[in-house]
Amino acid sequence: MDDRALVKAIRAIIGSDATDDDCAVIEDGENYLVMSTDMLHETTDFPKGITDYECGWMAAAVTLSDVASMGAAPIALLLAVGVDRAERVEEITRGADACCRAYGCRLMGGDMDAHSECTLVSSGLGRVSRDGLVRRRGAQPGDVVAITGIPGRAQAGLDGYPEYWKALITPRPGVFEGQALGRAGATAMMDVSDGLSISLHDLAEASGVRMDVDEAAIPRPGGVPAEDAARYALFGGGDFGLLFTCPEDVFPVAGVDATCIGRVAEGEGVYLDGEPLAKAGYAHYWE
Ligand SMILES: Nc1ncnc2c1ncn2[C@@H]1O[C@H](COP(=O)(O)OP(=O)(O)O)[C@@H](O)[C@H]1O
Ligand SMILES: Cc1ncc(C[n+]2csc(CCOP(=O)(O)OP(=O)(O)O)c2C)c(N)n1
Ligand SMILES: [Mg+2]
Ligand SMILES: [Mg+2]
Ligand SMILES: [Mg+2]
Repeated sequence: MDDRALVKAIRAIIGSDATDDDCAVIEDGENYLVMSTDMLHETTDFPKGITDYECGWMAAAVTLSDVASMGAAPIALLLAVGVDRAERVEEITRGADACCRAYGCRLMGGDMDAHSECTLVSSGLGRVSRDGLVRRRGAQPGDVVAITGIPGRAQAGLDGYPEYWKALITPRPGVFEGQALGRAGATAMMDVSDGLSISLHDLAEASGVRMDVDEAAIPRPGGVPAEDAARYALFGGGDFGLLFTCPEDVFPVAGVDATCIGRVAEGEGVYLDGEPLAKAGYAHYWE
């Protein structure tokens, strides 16, 4: 059993509206509020050699990225810290606070407990105007499929390429880009935290469309053997670029460095150069 299968089971209990997007969406007068919570822990998320400061940064960044992927501006973050040694708490807090401040957000509280495995749970709140909200479900046939950034860098860092270590441990959420894309008229969006391929499938499924992707158009990490670079770019997790769709005449969006990698079509599934693309990426598993 993996986490995507479990989300389907949870969806049957609490509904599609609560589980279809990177954030929950709450009506608030002229605006929407968006909320996300994310758990990171030592075994699956914190690579050997990462500092406590960087763990805090990563926890904040993962949640700010979910807020950004809705087109929203982050307002506040709470951080719950489960940790084996009390002296780790301050550096973790410094890292999370620095990430929040870098993106116009504030760390405004949290919780803590003694815990054998370092576990960080960050919860974020954001705000977006009615026009600016972007969900995963709005992709239309004929739209452009595009991504910001270069997917596969975090996986390259994890596999020992030192030039990508920083990309792995201090990821940069697309807070500015998400809002610009929302205002410009992106029709569907999510972050690629679990990998590009699996995210393409998520976006296509949520929108009820087919996506055709051109492999040669996908940016990939340089300085890595070609086969590995292609695999990292498609299936590696831990990058926080935004995957979005928009009408052709909207692309490119001023100030947003993005690459067109394909097209939305009627139908279902994700195709790479005409062949079905495996729905694989970063996942959490249970026996
Ligand atoms: N335990 C849970 N209870 C309720 N909803 C959940 C739970 N876990 C995940 N979800 C929801 O399922 C969707 C997908 O989750 P996830 O893959 O964690 O998204 P993301 O990668 O954007 O954080 C999100 O809308 C999330 O809020
Ligand atoms: C051992 C290890 N593998 C991969 C990564 C890269 N990484 C950081 S966060 C993340 C994915 C996001 O984590 P998840 O708990 O799935 O958050 P969500 O998808 O819910 O946003 C990944 C793959 C990592 N930091 N460490
Ligand atoms: Mg997400
Ligand atoms: Mg998340
Ligand atoms: Mg996930």
